[in-house]
Amino acid sequence: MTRPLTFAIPKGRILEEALPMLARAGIKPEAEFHDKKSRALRFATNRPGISIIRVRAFDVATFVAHGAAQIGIVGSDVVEEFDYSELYAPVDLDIGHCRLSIAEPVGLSDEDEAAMSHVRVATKYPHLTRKYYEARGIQAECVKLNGAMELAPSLGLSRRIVDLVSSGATLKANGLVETHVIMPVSARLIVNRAAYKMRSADLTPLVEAFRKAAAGGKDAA
Ligand SMILES: Nc1ncnc2c1ncn2[C@@H]1O[C@H](COP(=O)(O)OP(=O)(O)OP(=O)(O)O)[C@@H](O)[C@H]1O
Ligand SMILES: O=P(O)(O)OC[C@H]1O[C@H](OP(=O)(O)OP(=O)(O)O)[C@H](O)[C@@H]1O
Repeated sequence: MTRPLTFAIPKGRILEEALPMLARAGIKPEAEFHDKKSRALRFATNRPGISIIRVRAFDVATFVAHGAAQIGIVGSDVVEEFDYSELYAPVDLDIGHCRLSIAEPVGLSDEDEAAMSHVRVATKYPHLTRKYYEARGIQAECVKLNGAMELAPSLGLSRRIVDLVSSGATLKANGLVETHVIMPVSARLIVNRAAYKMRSADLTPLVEAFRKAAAGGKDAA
């Protein structure tokens, strides 16, 4: 008997938009998934061959890249930050829209990039930050934070931050202004490449179901 597929989904803010997408693709988690008091991390679904794990956004990519989960949903920010060769991201789900941007305190006019050789940046995205600056001949010294990056400039940790921006409210509330967009972000369906080959009979129809679910969402909009 083949092992059930494990589907990894992030417990953060993508979850709310991901659940209707899963439902459109024919997957519904068991009732316990919605019980806020439950400490369970793995859940059965209406599909006997598919179970769901709920993990942190960055860990979705790690579980799927290592084949511990075969399929998952995660932001393109995470896919690009890790750049795992084992991850295949076949469907843009058109949810979780935001952008990865550079920000700095209001009133500190942005230095001319052409004159800079080194920057210090607080971020959860050191790989993408270094890559962005490297392409401009600037060496980025990254201070890794896991959240609340917006505090870094006022507390003297770094002048700049690289973080996700959506409405811009968090930057505004913390006296910061967006100076450059590094990349637009949306959530992707990700699949482990080896599993995709070895379990293509299970995974190909699932990928197609998500492709249709994402296109259906657009039609409905
Ligand atoms: N402001 C936002 N608007 C839209 N999408 C966002 C926003 N912030 C984050 N996202 C998307 O949601 C994903 C998860 O973000 P979030 O920081 O909420 O996750 P999380 O699970 O709480 O992370 P962790 O627990 O690892 O800190 C991000 O990788 C990004 O793709
Ligand atoms: O532009 P806005 O609409 O204000 O959204 C941006 C905020 O959203 C994300 O944080 P989140 O709320 O997910 O919390 P986190 O800092 O714990 O990651 C991101 O890290 C920003 O702080």
